[in-house]
Amino acid sequence: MPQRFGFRVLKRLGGGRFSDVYEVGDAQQPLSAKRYALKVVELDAERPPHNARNEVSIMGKLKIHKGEGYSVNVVKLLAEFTNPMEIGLMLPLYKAALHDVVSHHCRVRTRFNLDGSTSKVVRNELTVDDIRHLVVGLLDGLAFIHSCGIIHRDIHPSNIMFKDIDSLDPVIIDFGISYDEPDNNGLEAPELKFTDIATGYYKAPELLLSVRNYGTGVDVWSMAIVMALLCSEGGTTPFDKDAAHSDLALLSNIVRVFGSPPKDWEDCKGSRSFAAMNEHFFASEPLPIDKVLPKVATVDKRMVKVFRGMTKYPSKERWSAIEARKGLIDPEEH
Ligand SMILES: Nc1ncnc2c1ncn2[C@@H]1O[C@H](COP(=O)(O)OP(=O)(O)OP(=O)(O)O)[C@@H](O)[C@H]1O
Repeated sequence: MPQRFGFRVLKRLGGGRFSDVYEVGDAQQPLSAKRYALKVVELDAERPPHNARNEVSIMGKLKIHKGEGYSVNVVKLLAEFTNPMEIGLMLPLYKAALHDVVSHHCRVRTRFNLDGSTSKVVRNELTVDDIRHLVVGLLDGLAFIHSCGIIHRDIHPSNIMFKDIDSLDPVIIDFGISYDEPDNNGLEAPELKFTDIATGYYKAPELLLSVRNYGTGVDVWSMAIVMALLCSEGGTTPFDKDAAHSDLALLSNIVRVFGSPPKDWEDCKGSRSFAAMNEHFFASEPLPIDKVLPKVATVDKRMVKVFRGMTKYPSKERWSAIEARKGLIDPEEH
């Protein structure tokens, strides 16, 4: 069996452009012994904002954070290994990602159409209590990350893992492109951050307009879109398929769902694209909330209020993860 950093490699779990993640066991122990995930990053292949050394440094910072103690909703770095070519991060092993858990709670049935054809209808059967539990866990994790001065910058369903498919206790993973305030350990000035961050539907609108001095609000927006997925009838976001691959399509989808941004949107004051957008786009009203969060719109007013707070266009008005969490568990806060 192949080995990496002295561990027995059992299978490849996933990976991105710059990394491979393996399920591994201790080479000195029997196969039945405890298993881990080992993320191996080839240093020469990396391109900014990916930076494995920074990822290790950020995960170390999370670990020594004294505050209220480590969040159970954030992955912990168990050990790190280096050689001249690669870095290895040893992590707890998770068995399912958010999409797996949502699919596990979805039922698929066949609909017979009037024209004789059939189509598949997916029904999300997560209960409101399940959704609330998931969202509180996610916001706990995000609030902890932000309280350590870290912007995650890639919150999306594949970076949310679970111990197993039946679990509803989410864990946020992947600090590969995260930002350590105030200047990302000398890698990026605060007013000149990379905007090529986040994934598909989960990109905040200011990133699509090339705002570079963004803050933790980009993660809050991404988390709100995760919430929309959890609160949907079919386990999907409210955006069209094209929006996953095109910034322009995503911006137009965001305007369709959330309405036009305010004309005096401070974050985008200097943006020529935003000025052009104001001039040439038709003003759009937000979609009714029961179209955006169908599973909770009429039954959980707090969740709706929190979602609205998390999706405010101006970053100064957008709720923080802590405010959002309080808004969910303590109705007196807002
Ligand atoms: N601790 C873990 N347990 C199980 N699987 C994991 C774990 N960490 C990562 N993975 C799997 O490997 C994939 C890639 O991991 P990660 O996101 O950390 O790497 P990455 O290089 O940043 O990838 P990407 O560029 O796709 O974000 C995850 O989406 C997940 O499927």
